Amino acid sequence: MSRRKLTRQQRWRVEKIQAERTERASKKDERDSERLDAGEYGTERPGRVAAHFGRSLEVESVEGDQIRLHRCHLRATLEGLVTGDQVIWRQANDDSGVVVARGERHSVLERPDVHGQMRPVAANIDQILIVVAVEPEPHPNLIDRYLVAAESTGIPPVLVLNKSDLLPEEGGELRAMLTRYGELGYPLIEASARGEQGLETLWTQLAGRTSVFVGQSGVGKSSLIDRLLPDETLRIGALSTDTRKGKHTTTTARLYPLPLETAVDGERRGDLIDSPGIREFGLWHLDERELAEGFIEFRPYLGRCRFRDCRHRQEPGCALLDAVERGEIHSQRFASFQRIRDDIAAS
Ligand SMILES: Nc1nc2c(ncn2[C@@H]2O[C@H](COP(=O)(O)OP(=O)(O)OP(=O)(O)O)[C@@H](O)[C@H]2O)c(=O)[nH]1
Ligand SMILES: [Zn+2]
Repeated sequence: MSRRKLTRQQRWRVEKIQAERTERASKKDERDSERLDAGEYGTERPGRVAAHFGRSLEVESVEGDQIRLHRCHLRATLEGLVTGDQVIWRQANDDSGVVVARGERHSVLERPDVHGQMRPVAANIDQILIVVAVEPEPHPNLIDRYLVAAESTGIPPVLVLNKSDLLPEEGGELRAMLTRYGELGYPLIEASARGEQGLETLWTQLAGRTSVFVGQSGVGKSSLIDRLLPDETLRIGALSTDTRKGKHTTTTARLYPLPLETAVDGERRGDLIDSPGIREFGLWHLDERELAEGFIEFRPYLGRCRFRDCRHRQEPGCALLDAVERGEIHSQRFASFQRIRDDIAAS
């Protein structure tokens, strides 16, 4: 569609609508402060953002073994909350409420918006589960891209090899390749969404933590998530779908509680944050510095090349090339680094 200029009348209408909106929002906020002052809201309670729609939120609150969702709105002073944020909220006479404060974030997952600006999409994630599968066969470059993107967030990645039911008896090349990542210190879980293989290990990994599943299409993320989420969660989801009136339902990230058994020592249970945008995590532009830093075994050598602006191609005195030569850095990881860097340079 060609972008034509708005006529004066259209512009006037748009401005009028925006002004009305702003006024409505500020009036609502005044009313809320009055209600807060008048004590119409209950005491301050902790909660967590389960989903986010404009200035309206779903807040998860844990009440004993129960998890309840409350439709809340934000005080005008609060902005930029995302799914996974810890909040302080107060309940109204009904099930709804108002969010009055946001807690510190220990991690943020970002993705580029339409202008290429990085924007937060979820907060307080404890681990990124990078799902690969026997089929479609993962390219080492792709795994490395995911790992670099994860390293740049500071959120620990875990590799999950799904469809292990399709692995050849002796494990084949794929297992050998993945073992290398194990040697670098990345946890590796072999699982199958069909059958029970590896699911126990996966449960243990998920317990007490907030996780996201990422990975290329067809590796079985949906299948794994379906296995993990209890019916109860789907019910909570269904309930909120009705109240959401179909707005932004497909793109917003949502927090899903895992079964009670994933609570460690009776503390908080594990949960998942999922959305189409999160699943595409890491498949965007990386910069060169992030790239080298994201290969964790390169870190001790960075800044040690003879030339400060070393590109690690064939410069003499290159600390990385020397480390590859001595076998301290695996040649395949180094090849992967070069390949991704060349892609970046070409883009
Ligand atoms: N043999 C086998 N097949 C699996 C397993 N997990 C998933 N599949 C199949 O793999 C295909 C893709 O699974 P999905 O769960 O849709 O994959 P996805 O990663 O969610 O894909 P996108 O939605 O495109 O991102 C489906 O046909 C699944 O039935 C598994 O552990 N073993
Ligand atoms: Zn170098």
